[in-house]
Amino acid sequence: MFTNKLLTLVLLGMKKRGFGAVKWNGFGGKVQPGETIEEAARQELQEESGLTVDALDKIGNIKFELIGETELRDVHVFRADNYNGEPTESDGIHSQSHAFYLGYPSGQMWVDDILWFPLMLQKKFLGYFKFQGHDLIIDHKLEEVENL
Ligand SMILES: Nc1nc2c([nH]c(=O)n2[C@H]2C[C@H](O)[C@@H](COP(=O)(O)OP(=O)(O)OP(=O)(O)O)O2)c(=O)[nH]1
Repeated sequence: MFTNKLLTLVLLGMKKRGFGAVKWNGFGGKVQPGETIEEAARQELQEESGLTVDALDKIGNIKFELIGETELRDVHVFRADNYNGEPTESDGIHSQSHAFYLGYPSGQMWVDDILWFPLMLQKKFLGYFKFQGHDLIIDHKLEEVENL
């Protein structure tokens, strides 16, 4: 993420396959046994975008309930304002940057993202979304918090 007075750019990648395929998203995946959540975030970022980061701030936690699935998805959101390397395409992700204030590719993102993406630039937040299928939100809560 790079910010100056005029513009904030958020790096997104289009997922090629798996859960959320053909959607633009931040980089992420499952936490493997023995990894902390932050280690997993760094690992997935590196695997999917080719980038590494020094400082990584935890800024959000969202629980997703999908009707028909017994377990909640517990998604942790991190933000980095500086990165090392150049974004590269990987097996699972096509990488490309997007101008945040010039508009999201919202038609090709998870429908909840438009509600919490604006928060991640300046706040910490907790969220809950209940989905029917992958495109319909039937309940949600979002709150700003001081600490996570
Ligand atoms: N922005 C956004 N990201 C989401 C939403 N729901 C959701 O699971 N994610 C993220 C969390 C994970 O980073 C990613 C799903 O990763 P995953 O690892 O379960 O998917 P996958 O099928 O590719 O599984 P794998 O590669 O680990 O086998 O999508 C959402 O509504 N919005």
